[in-house]
Amino acid sequence: MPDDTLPPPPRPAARTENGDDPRAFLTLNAGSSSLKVALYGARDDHPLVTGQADRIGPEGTLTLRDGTGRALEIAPGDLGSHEGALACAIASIRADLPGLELAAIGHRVVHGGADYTAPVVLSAPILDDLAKLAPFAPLHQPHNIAGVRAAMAAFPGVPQVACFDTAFHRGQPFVNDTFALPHRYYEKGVRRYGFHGLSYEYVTGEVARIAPHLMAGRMVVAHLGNGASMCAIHRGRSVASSMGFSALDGLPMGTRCGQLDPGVLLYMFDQEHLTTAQMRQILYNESGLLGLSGGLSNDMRTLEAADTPESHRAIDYFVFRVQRELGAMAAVMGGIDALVFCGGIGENSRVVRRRICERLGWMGIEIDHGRNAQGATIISSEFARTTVMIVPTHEDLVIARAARAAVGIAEVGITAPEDAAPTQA
Ligand SMILES: Nc1ncnc2c1ncn2[C@@H]1O[C@H](COP(=O)(O)OP(=O)(O)O)[C@@H](O)[C@H]1O
Ligand SMILES: CC(=O)OP(=O)(O)O
Ligand SMILES: [Mg+2]
Repeated sequence: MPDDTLPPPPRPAARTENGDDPRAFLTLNAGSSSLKVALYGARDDHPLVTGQADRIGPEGTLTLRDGTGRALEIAPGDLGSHEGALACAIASIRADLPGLELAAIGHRVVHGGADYTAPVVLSAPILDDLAKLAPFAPLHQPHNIAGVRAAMAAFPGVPQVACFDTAFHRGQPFVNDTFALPHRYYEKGVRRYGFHGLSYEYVTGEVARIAPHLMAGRMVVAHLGNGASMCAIHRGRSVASSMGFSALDGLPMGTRCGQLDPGVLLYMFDQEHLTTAQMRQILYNESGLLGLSGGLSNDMRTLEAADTPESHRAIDYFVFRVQRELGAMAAVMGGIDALVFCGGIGENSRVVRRRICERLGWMGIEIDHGRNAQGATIISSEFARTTVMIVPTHEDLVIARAARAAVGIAEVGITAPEDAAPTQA
């Protein structure tokens, strides 16, 4: 794929009599059993609608809210499949916003492989190409692709844009991109891709807006949600990330193990004779906070409230691994000027933030406990050398901006289908 990215020609803006631009942009983030949706207008960064379908299947639910938090009435529909959930969400949104003109749809696609370094307008060959990356992200990519296919079927002719979690990290130096395996694995695509790039892109943009002087320096962003990773960002560019080849690596997560000695996999395989399906189930769904807490919960809120030896075990390990990764990332950049928290835990848990920042005075990290408790934007104490911030992340807004770019509204570099060459899977 060439480096120069060409936005497609702009479509003339349709305008209503009162001067409002009626074009709307839908964003989709399809998981295994959930579908997150958001609807944005042509320019405003506040969503018109946000919502989520959960437990897609016989017991599926759908919730939608407008920008003021009002719950939308849900149209009757089938929440048994991603296609059904999407149709139901759109029907509900249309009933609430009758003038809606859907101009483009943006998708979170977790894996863009080695070559997709920017959002791309999707075509059938590109989609086939992206589907080949499913073995690299088996718990995310197939659902992302299914979401795209459902949207293409429902809205033929509406541009569909894929935004990649890996793209933000593609410029990392070789030493952060590789494993010390025989080099043929690197050539096959066994690389440290890194994920959560849409979140890092959004947060970096916010830091540039709120505290522009920090952009010249060394920043670590900790995306601590149900999935969790950290990224070292030097002068605005990703130079290291805790997630590697898969969304399993690095920090412990809600149910994923994080960094693991590969010898443990050999033990499970050779000594316990587990199948790969059983191992996958353990590593992705039974580990992390859930596993450490003896099955108590994958949710930090529940663990904090429990106050039991099991919950302490899980929180202690989580905090320890974040601190350890922070030290490694500061070392990679030769120091640290800013630490930024985001994601459900990073944005909401003052306890976890406080505990992570404890004993990091040697890195210039010292938080103001009052500001931390309030969840202020800047929580470092006045004279601390390192700025510590909380920046709520909005991956869907990054996707909406790329969708706008597909119709010539925003200034995001995107790749038109004719420029995107198939990658090697
Ligand atoms: N008030 C809170 N206090 C502590 N942890 C929280 C709070 N709210 C959310 N969380 C944590 O954030 C997680 C969800 O994070 P989020 O980034 O929204 O996840 P996802 O990856 O599903 O987008 C929850 O599972 C929970 O562990
Ligand atoms: C890549 C990844 O881990 O995504 P999520 O946090 O949405 O599970
Ligand atoms: Mg997430």
